[in-house]
Amino acid sequence: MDGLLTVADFEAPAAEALDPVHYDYFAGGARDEITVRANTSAFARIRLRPRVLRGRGTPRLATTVLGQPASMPVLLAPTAFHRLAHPEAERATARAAARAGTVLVAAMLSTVAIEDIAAEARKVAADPVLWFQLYLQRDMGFTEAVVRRAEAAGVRALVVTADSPALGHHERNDRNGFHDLPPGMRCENLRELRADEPGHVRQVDLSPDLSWAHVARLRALTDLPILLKGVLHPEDARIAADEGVDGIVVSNHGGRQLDTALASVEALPAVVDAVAGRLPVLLDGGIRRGTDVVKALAYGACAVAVGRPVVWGLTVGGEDGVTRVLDILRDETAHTLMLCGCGTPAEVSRDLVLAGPPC
Ligand SMILES: Cc1cc2nc3c(=O)[nH]c(=O)nc-3n(C[C@H](O)[C@H](O)[C@H](O)COP(=O)(O)O)c2cc1C
Ligand SMILES: CC(C)CC(=O)C(=O)O
Repeated sequence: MDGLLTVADFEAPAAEALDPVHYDYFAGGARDEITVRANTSAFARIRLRPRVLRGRGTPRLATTVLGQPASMPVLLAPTAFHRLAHPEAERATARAAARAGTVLVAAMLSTVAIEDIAAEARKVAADPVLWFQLYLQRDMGFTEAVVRRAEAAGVRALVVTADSPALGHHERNDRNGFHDLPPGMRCENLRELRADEPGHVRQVDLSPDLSWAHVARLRALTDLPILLKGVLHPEDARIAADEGVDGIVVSNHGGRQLDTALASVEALPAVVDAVAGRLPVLLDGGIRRGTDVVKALAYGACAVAVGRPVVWGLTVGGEDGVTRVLDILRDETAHTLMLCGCGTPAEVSRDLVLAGPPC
């Protein structure tokens, strides 16, 4: 990994190492991929307006999210199918996250079972923080079975993906004929939950019938904190707060669902204002630099999450690759905080950012 200095540096060697069909699955997005590109270009349009001479010393990045500790305000977003990237799959990702002391949001469609992900994290940290991403299923019995499994594995929050009433339309996958895992790989959390279903992606029911009523039913069946992922509209954020949701992840699914949806950082300020401190707000989509992390904090996110950078790190170097990606983001975030005159993530305020034409 010598010579890989930035998060972006990991994509080319990952593309080189991956089967091109799998690279397209990881890198791609919906339709013309306009939102994929918007997520990163929107950060470039936001300018930082630093403070000087505040004597804040070396920044301390440790924070809490939903009262749970994280060594930095950068989490690992849920991404499916890590076995396509590396033979150690989510096991390696779990160890890297635990070693970094930050939160891994394990995907429901992981290729390693949640119990094994948790066990792996515990090999390297006494009390790792693991959350579980859930696609709510209309069959609430099935939803409950998945939730009970995650609870028993020790996860500390559920992240319900709300932006997927249907599968995003990825034309790269259509061209490549990629619609399910290759033989020998499965969605391990889905195996044998309902009869003897084998863990195929097509078992997952992404439905436009899902509504707030399903969230209420989930709320009734678990005491775990529930975050809603994929919120872009401030009115939905307000409803989420009223419905007893515990946190919001502003996200457009990395541009993989609705193409031409606004960039997640563009959606952030209105969502933060709508919930008015009633809920913590997180953001994912397009985070590639420490400056992106600080810009999201400035608009009011308490933390951010990264998706593709983790996959590229995993592909290139397994656990060490993910560790390196997280270290780069940690170092860049600390350096940015320092240059902005901030000593902690909590000190980053909205007056430090100006939106406008690209620099
Ligand atoms: C390959 C891949 C798989 C993903 N799988 C899931 C998933 O199973 N569930 C989910 O809620 N989001 C999923 N996402 C979306 C991420 O959680 C996150 O919203 C997005 O990757 C953030 O954008 P970034 O990749 O620019 O960091 C996936 C994203 C990618 C790139
Ligand atoms: C198989 C998909 C539903 C997983 C996902 O959320 C994604 O690839 O973005």
